[in-house]
Amino acid sequence: MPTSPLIRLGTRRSPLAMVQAQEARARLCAAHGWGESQVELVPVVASGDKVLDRPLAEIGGKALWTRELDQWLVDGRIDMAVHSMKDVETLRPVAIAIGAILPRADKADRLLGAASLADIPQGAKVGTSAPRRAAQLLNLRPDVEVVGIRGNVATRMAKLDAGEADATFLASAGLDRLGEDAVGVRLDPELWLPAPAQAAIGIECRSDDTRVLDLLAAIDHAPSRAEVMAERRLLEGLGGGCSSPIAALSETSGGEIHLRAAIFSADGAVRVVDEVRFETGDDAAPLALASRLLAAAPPEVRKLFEGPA
Ligand SMILES: NCc1[nH]cc(CCC(=O)O)c1CC(=O)O
Repeated sequence: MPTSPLIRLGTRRSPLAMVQAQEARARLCAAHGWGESQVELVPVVASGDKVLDRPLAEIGGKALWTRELDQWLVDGRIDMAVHSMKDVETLRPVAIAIGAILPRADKADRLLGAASLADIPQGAKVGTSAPRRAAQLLNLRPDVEVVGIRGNVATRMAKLDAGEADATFLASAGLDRLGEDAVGVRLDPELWLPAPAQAAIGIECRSDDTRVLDLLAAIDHAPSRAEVMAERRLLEGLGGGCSSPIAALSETSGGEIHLRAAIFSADGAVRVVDEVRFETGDDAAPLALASRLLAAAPPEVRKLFEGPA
């Protein structure tokens, strides 16, 4: 057995990021018959973890989750980087490739602090900094007050306990991975659409690193990749980032994908929803869905999106 690690796997330092990195390491080791020491976890601080007092959309968007890990990857300080695909920008540097998407976890959001959306008290403060969650909530419950809340999962749960908000949302996937499976109530993803690429872990590498690309191909989960790529393609077509209220849900069955998506006005008053079924690999279908959503949206919603790049 070689003593030096074969692979340096970069990750953010939050507890959820570390759990996801451990899952990535376990899958790599299982697929290749390695001992755990063959993959060294390399925690890297992301800008997004440093600025916690303002919404992500205001301070630079999803790049704040990827900038440092991208740099470490391109410099060769790490060989792979693990990400929540929900946090990864649609347009990636050409030098970086998504080598594997792991089997996706539960795509649903969970509501904390109330037994259901209808049970949130009139006028209650609901904490979320995600434009999608804010708009989707106000669409259903225009009476509540949305307040900003940021930080990692534990921080947000603590802020809820401290009374900063009466209720909040968290991704089921993150809670489950942290062992918090009894927290909150699951919102049916058919009725409360999740974020594009929610619950998916992706592992990136250098585009020209064929050795690592081959290692990652062995743990890639094809149906999860097909869904995540379709949802990312929709985002690309909408020209949306983390500042745009976009929700999407896709399901694969056989070789077919069913993709549903909604866009909202920031205040939730407008909701445009549409869906499409297509064969895996049909890159045009999610773009066509994006065009239809934009065409059906009133001008004040359309202007929240920059349009296809
Ligand atoms: N935006 C932060 C973020 N990025 C990924 C997850 C959860 C895990 C996932 O969706 O894969 C979360 C926390 C949340 O939204 O509750």
